[in-house]
Amino acid sequence: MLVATLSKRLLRVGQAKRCGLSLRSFSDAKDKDLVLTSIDGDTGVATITMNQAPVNSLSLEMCQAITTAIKEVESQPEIQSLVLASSLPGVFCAGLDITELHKPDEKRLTDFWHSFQQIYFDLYGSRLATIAAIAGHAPAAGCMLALSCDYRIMVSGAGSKKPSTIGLNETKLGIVAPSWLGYQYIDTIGQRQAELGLSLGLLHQPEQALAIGLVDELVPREEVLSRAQAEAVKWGKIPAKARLASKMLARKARLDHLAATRKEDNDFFRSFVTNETAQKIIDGYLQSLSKKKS
Ligand SMILES: CCCCCCCC/C=C\CC(=O)SCCNC(=O)CCNC(=O)[C@H](O)C(C)(C)COP(=O)(O)OP(=O)(O)OC[C@H]1O[C@@H](n2cnc3c(N)ncnc32)[C@H](O)[C@@H]1OP(=O)(O)O
Repeated sequence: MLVATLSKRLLRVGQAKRCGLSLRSFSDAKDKDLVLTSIDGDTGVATITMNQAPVNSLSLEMCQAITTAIKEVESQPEIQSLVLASSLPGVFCAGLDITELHKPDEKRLTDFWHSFQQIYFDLYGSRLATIAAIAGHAPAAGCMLALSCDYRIMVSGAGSKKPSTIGLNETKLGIVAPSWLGYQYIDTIGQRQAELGLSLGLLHQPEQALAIGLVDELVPREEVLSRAQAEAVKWGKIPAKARLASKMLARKARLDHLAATRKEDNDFFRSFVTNETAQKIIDGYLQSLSKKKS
């Protein structure tokens, strides 16, 4: 019953229903599309699926595509809830695209961080109820995408030889999560667990993530998406204004703070990343990622 469509050609639910499109999929969704958006014509739940093989890493273009997709869904008043998912079997999102940080062009680096900040504004501050369907690894900025949602459903690790992991592992890489991301962590899992996780750069297996409140539910792999969509239906039925006001009670001060310090944050990021020591770390990390493969 899904209406699959490119994010640029998102259909209004009413239109889709009138055209009978909820019964068929568009065939022009191409592999090169970084993000796919679909709407369930019956429930009005939108699903944004990250589709950037091999690992959905957040390049400048990927960040922009996510923001565009969120804005397109938000512009449709009949839609109240959104699922964020991945089309890749073992990865939700591998975090920032490290190649963006390696020997960067300063203008592109500035735009890149700006577009990453923008996802925080658009997803963490969304009027929509947002559910993360985490059917794979979600390190660092991948974890940030999940933290920016209202509810997190992760694939269970039970019986898996190589369970997926989630967390802010920046410290292990020798870099530091920005304060706004650190506060998302603290606000979600509490001061002590966040201190431990941030200091040690911990990546949590699903059962640990559930135990510390980093995710809200674990389900078998094949159920992650359908369970997230069912949860989105539930959230979409809560009176929208009251739900948004409650969300903003918890998040507005954080969002306002980054809005007020956005340029400063970007300047700090740029000087941090372009520093010689950081470049050595990034270079080494990129090599270790490709060595892992060989
Ligand atoms: C204000 C201060 C600012 C300071 C800056 C701090 C910014 C802080 C915010 C966020 C930080 C980040 O997000 S950094 C990114 C952190 N991410 C990771 O550490 C994850 C790295 N990747 C993995 O661990 C694994 O790839 C995986 C577990 C996600 C998946 O494993 P799998 O075995 O399925 O895949 P491979 O490892 O073989 O990878 C396939 C392919 O993808 C490349 N790859 C992986 N991750 C990234 C990435 N994040 N960016 C770019 N490229 C990535 C990997 O090298 C392989 O490439 P090749 O096939 O070409 O070898």
